[in-house]
Amino acid sequence: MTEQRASSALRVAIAGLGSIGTKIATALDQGIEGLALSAAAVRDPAKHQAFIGGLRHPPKILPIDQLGEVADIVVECAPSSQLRAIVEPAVKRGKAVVVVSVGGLLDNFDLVDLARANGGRIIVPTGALIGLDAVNAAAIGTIHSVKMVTRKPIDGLKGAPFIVQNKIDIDNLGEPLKLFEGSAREAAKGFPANVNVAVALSLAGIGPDRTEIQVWADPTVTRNVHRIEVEADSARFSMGIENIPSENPKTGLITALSVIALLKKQRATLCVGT
Ligand SMILES: NC(=O)C1=CN([C@@H]2O[C@H](COP(=O)(O)OP(=O)(O)OC[C@H]3O[C@@H](n4cnc5c(N)ncnc54)[C@H](OP(=O)(O)O)[C@@H]3O)[C@@H](O)[C@H]2O)C=CC1
Ligand SMILES: O=C([O-])CC(=O)C(=O)O
Repeated sequence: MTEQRASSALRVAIAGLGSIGTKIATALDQGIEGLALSAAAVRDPAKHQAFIGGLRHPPKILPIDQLGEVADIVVECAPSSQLRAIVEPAVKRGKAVVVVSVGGLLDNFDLVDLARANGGRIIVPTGALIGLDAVNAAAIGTIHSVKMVTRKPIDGLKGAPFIVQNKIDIDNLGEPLKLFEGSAREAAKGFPANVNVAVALSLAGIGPDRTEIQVWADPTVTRNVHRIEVEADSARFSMGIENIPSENPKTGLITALSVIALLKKQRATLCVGT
């Protein structure tokens, strides 16, 4: 990279080096046109020393609230409990934040106003889902209904607050069990690490209160399966995706790839898809 190109590169910082963050860091380190990895934030730097040291251009390690100081785009891929601490300081500085823990946005929606007031942006990737381009387009007209059914293997659901609070035993299921049926907003409370996709779908379409979702614990599947039906005045469409779980069984492998694809578009000459 010439010095001129390096200095004009968009600086990207990553909050959280888990299943999603490490893949994004690796892609940036290997080279994405016009982008450079400037910093990362982790809970325990010692735990991540080997990974960071193995990168060709190791980023600075900073506290999560300082990432916006050294980046044009901050990528949030930490637990949703950290969302506010990551997004607030960055958008106050007028920076863009890519939010993957999108369920956490619902209780922190004032961050969108804060971003607007300061020239910042909050960008929600398609993530582990599919077809938010079509939902965005249909929402320009009138969407009548959005219905989603999520099925996950048992390991991908363990520890969800809804399951713990209702003392549901999913360890010995012989057949699929419907755990939840309701709005995307309520689902995000009960399954904060499982249905970010439903919240992203809702924000692209008719909102978290009108987007309907069922969550199933399914011992017969090995993938995180999401099926969606949209009924709109412009089109009716059905979408489905069967995600291979990553090292984190709750998280589909495609999630990190979706963010990498989004980052690539920031400086790409040819952009395909909305
Ligand atoms: N939008 C979508 O489609 C999807 C969104 N998600 C969401 O994306 C998020 C990340 O998922 P995933 O990568 O699988 O999660 P992981 O648990 O694999 O990684 C989370 C990372 O955040 C780090 N972390 C935790 N607390 C802090 C802190 N205080 N400061 C800095 N870093 C911290 C952890 O550090 P340490 O390693 O030290 O524990 C870990 O590296 C989750 O909220 C998940 O629910 C997941 C799938 C799909
Ligand atoms: O990876 C998936 O299939 C979806 C997921 O965990 C989420 O939306 O939080």
